[in-house]
Amino acid sequence: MIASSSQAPASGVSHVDALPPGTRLAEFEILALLGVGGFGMVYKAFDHSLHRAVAIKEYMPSALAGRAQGQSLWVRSSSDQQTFQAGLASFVGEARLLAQFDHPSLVKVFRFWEANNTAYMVMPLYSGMTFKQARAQMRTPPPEIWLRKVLWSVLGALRVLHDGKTLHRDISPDNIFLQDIGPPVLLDLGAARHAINDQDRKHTAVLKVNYAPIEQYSDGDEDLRQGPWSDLYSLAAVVHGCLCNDTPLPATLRSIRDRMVSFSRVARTVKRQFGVEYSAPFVAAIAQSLALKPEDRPQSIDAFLQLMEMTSAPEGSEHFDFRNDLGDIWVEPADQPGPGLVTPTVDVTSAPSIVAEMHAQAQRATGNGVAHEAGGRATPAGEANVGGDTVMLGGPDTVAADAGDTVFIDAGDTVVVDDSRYDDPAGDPKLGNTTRHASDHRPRPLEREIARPHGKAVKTTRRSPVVVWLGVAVVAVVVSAAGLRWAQSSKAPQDDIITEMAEPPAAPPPAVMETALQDPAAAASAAVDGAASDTVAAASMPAPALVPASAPRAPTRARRAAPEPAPTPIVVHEEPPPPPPPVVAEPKPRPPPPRVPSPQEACADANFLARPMCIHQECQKPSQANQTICVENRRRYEADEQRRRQTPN
Ligand SMILES: Nc1ncnc2c1ncn2[C@@H]1O[C@H](COP(=O)(O)OP(=O)(O)OP(=O)(O)O)[C@@H](O)[C@H]1O
Repeated sequence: MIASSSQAPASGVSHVDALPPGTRLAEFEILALLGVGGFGMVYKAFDHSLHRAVAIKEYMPSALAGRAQGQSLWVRSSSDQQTFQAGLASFVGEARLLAQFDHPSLVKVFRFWEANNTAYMVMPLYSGMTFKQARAQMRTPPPEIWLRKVLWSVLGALRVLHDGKTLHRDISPDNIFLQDIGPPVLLDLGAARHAINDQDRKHTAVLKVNYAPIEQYSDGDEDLRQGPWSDLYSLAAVVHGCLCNDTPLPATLRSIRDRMVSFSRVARTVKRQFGVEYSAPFVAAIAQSLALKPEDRPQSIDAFLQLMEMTSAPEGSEHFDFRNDLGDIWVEPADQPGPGLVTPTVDVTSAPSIVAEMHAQAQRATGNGVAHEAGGRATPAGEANVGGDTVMLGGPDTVAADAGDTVFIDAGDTVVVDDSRYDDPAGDPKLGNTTRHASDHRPRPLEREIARPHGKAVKTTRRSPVVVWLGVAVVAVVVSAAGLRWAQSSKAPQDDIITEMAEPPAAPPPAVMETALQDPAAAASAAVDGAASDTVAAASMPAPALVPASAPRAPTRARRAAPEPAPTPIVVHEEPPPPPPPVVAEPKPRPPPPRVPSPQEACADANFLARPMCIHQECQKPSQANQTICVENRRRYEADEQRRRQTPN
């Protein structure tokens, strides 16, 4: 649905370099800022000529340029001039290219022009939200039929591009726009992202690493050519991430050691946990498209559709009402203030050691009193630099970027894609360099508060020291017994991959509570039995000895134990036997916390291409935030940013 001016979403977005409302650009009047990407700003505007609301995208790579006086842009450093111009040419190229295509799911370009040392692209003003925003409002993964409707539209747009010998190369959850009513729309081609190139090779290629296939890092290697299969990988990664409610592992990391949980396993787990079922053809098509090697994926949109057994548009696709089709899975943003629902995350790591380490991290974070707000944790701006490999993250001037999605790769690692069969969207053969600032406000998996199905977050609370002391013995026994059991179990179900750290601490079953009164050691043992199927729940279970019911029960026991009145008048005065000493379980020493490898150690296996990304990801973990390399990189980035701001050209 294309919005009228009154229907357009209210914008709460702001940016220091944004054009203020009321600014006139030709016949258009800026009304509000709608969104900010790494390379442009999108405004809601009013077309005074045709009397309709439109969206205008302004080329504005905020890492390279700022707003001079008036509407003009100035490039911060003369050394970035060429980069800026390459991006500008590419932006115009993308506008020209998009204007040629006509598909309801491909953003339409009404008009574009260059002025003020930048360029503008006028598009329909869509009303709705991005796929990424929508996912944050779902209680569970969406059903297959819903995903098929989205896929059908996006695949249609991709087919048009591919037929025109053009690849999208930038498919991600924030580039798929779900209209309030109507087919989903692919927002842009990310041409500027791919085409900005710095002659000094200081700035670097930017990819949305969680969605980019491995061939987008390649230097035109014959085995790693880009083609329709590359866009299919990104699209399948969007679906994988959607089911997991988390970003998929970057292809570079997968290529070193593929720890990404297979899609079939994800689907099985989602079915078991949420009761949402996906058909075999659907699973097969997504799984195959996520193959690391390009040749193992479906080679065309048709091949993908065939695998998915989708021969015609799912019913109701044209008037797709994405909220309505979700039924009670959908939660209106107004009912859930903040960035969205905090929903369970399907863990995308399969290695038990990793899962255990992540559990340990989450527990340490809680133990350290790290606050986990429902809205997530702001990631500090940072830059990781190891041996010249640069990863940049976070920036003061970004409004709604996604740190987890984009990584800057140092020029030394940058590759140029030049595939003669599929053009760069802007007709620029260079794959580009640029910068993208981002602030990741999302909580990391396993550090999130996991919501109950009704969206109520369950907070993990710190116990008082007394309580902790009393509980230590029982919890230690529970944990070690459960751990032993887990270690011994070779029959663990293969699809147990959902991890919910904040599962509400269940009250122990009555039998255990009762036993706790009699014998804490026996209670611990009973708890272990009860917990054997879920070691995490066992670990977080309150110690049975702390069950409040014990207080009122004690007198009852004392009453029962009192001697009956003597039947005869002979009174024998006997000292009552001394009460047995209270059985206090010897508190076992807390096992030393597992040592967290430093970012460098954790990334020792990564090759030069994947290392910066790996280090960056390590530095996002709260436990690593104070590591020297993370602190240094943050400082370096901030200093660089300050220098850039202070240096006029
Ligand atoms: N035609 C439109 N109608 C309504 N909103 C839009 C439109 N185009 C873009 N937006 C909003 O603006 C945001 C930024 O747009 P877009 O993704 O095109 O910017 P970008 O600079 O290309 O970002 P990036 O390249 O980093 O993805 C979008 O997420 C969306 O919310």
